[in-house]
Amino acid sequence: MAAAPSDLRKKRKIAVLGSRSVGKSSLVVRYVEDAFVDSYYPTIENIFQKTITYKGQPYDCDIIDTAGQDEYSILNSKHAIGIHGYVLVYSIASQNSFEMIQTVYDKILNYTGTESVPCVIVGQKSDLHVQRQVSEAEGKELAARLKCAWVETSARHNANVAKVFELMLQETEKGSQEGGPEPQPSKCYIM
Ligand SMILES: Nc1nc2c(ncn2[C@@H]2O[C@H](COP(=O)(O)OP(=O)(O)OP(=O)(O)O)[C@@H](O)[C@H]2O)c(=O)[nH]1
Repeated sequence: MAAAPSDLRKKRKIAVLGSRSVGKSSLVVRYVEDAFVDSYYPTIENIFQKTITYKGQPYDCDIIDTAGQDEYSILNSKHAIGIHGYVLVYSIASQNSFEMIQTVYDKILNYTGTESVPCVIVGQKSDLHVQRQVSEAEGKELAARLKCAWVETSARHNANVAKVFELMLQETEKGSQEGGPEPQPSKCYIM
């Protein structure tokens, strides 16, 4: 069967959020370019494009790598409107970054006025065993409470990186069966 022309292909926008320096850029760069850099360059914003095949269907994805958030940062409208799903990243070596996941999640719900959004919670830097501050059980418990998917990854060792984006599409496509309605991206609730 011939591949669908790219303008007919399904398009999805995924935003990657979380505290500074948890490894958001490293995760995305590992996935899209299969590279890892040790040095740290704070991100302003980067958009990566990748076609992801999920259940035999290609999805043209924009993956938006954002600047890190903290409790005081206001959600950028670009990261809250027109987004199909969120990758929320913490570092397993930072309790503070783990606590930020709930804060960022609440901000997304507040901004979009929805009760839930498709999310994958990612415990990054799983190779840092000695520095671990967040257990797997804590990660799973938070994900169950927020009804999100969850996975631990290491961009450094390329562990579970592709799994993040597979889970992301699993979450965004949950409601849409064959021939069913397209999942709606987030809208702005507060005017
Ligand atoms: N050990 C280890 N270090 C990592 C991993 N991923 C990223 N790092 C390191 O963590 C630092 C921050 O990584 P970035 O990918 O720039 O983090 P970020 O979340 O995009 O940072 P901001 O742009 O400030 O939000 C860098 O020094 C990376 O080399 C990982 O899986 N394991």
